[in-house]
Amino acid sequence: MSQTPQGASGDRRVLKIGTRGSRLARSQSAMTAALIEQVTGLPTELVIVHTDGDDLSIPLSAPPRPGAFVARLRDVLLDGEVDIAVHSFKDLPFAPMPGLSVVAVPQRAAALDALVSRDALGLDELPAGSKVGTSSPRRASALLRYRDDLEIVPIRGNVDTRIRKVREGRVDAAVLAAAGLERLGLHDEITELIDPKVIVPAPAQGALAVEMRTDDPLAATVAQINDHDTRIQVAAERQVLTGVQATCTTAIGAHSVLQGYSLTLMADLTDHMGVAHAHVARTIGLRRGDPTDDARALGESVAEQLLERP
Ligand SMILES: NCc1[nH]cc(CCC(=O)O)c1CC(=O)O
Repeated sequence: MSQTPQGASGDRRVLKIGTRGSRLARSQSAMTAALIEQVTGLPTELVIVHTDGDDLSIPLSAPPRPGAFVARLRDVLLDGEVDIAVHSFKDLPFAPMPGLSVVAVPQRAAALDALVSRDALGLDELPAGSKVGTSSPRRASALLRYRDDLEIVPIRGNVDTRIRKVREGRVDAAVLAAAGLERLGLHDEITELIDPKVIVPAPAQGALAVEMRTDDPLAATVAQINDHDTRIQVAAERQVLTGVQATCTTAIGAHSVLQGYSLTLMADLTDHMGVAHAHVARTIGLRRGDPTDDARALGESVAEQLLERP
């Protein structure tokens, strides 16, 4: 039998990775588990955790429950039932959770939104009156700003369910995160990657947050799977959320591009009535010391600009 590698604390722990039960969550967690094993040599095990956010019996009209997808996962992490939680970073509320730290942000997958359309028509080719499925206020308001002749139809459910609604003709098209489609092997369903200026992606879309208890002696070991460039981009984008004090029903997008030491951040905010809209784009040069601070400062100033001109 092969020897179990030892952790930084010298114990022979199997790292328990808590994951939601959806196919997307399990695939993201399994990818992260494989990366942790490869980089650190520590053995891992997946533990499925049922969360409130997965409960489709709760109507869409019910009051929003901030962080429904992540709250229960965080509870079992704090309780010590699991050692690691893997979240879609865009689902994490901006407020830090006492006792927990995001120890690593692995290399990001696709950040953009994707159009999946029944007749393989692009966004510009959809006939007037086409039904486009999305329950995201950000996607809905951006779509209507670009094409006010489209009809937005709320659709919920996991990625597979939403794709099925397109195939069955309940909607003519749907907008989903490209990252989710790719992680599920559904890349071929993508009709078009949507220009990030047309629909500015959600802050941190496509990135994962690997969360552990702050006092876990293995946190520094797992932190080795961090991708520095992704972390810089996510820091800028998430700072926009903090800056505008967004909730999960705020129509806010933030998307950054890092080229060498040049970081460009674009962001988009639509007010709750869908009337006022602000779009800001700024580029800064990063210093070589701790670029994360520069990235946050950029996010902060972009947020201020967004709030200045609603
Ligand atoms: N809102 C749910 C959610 N959270 C993360 C992803 C996709 C993966 C990601 O953005 O990292 C999705 C599905 C979607 O928006 O289509």
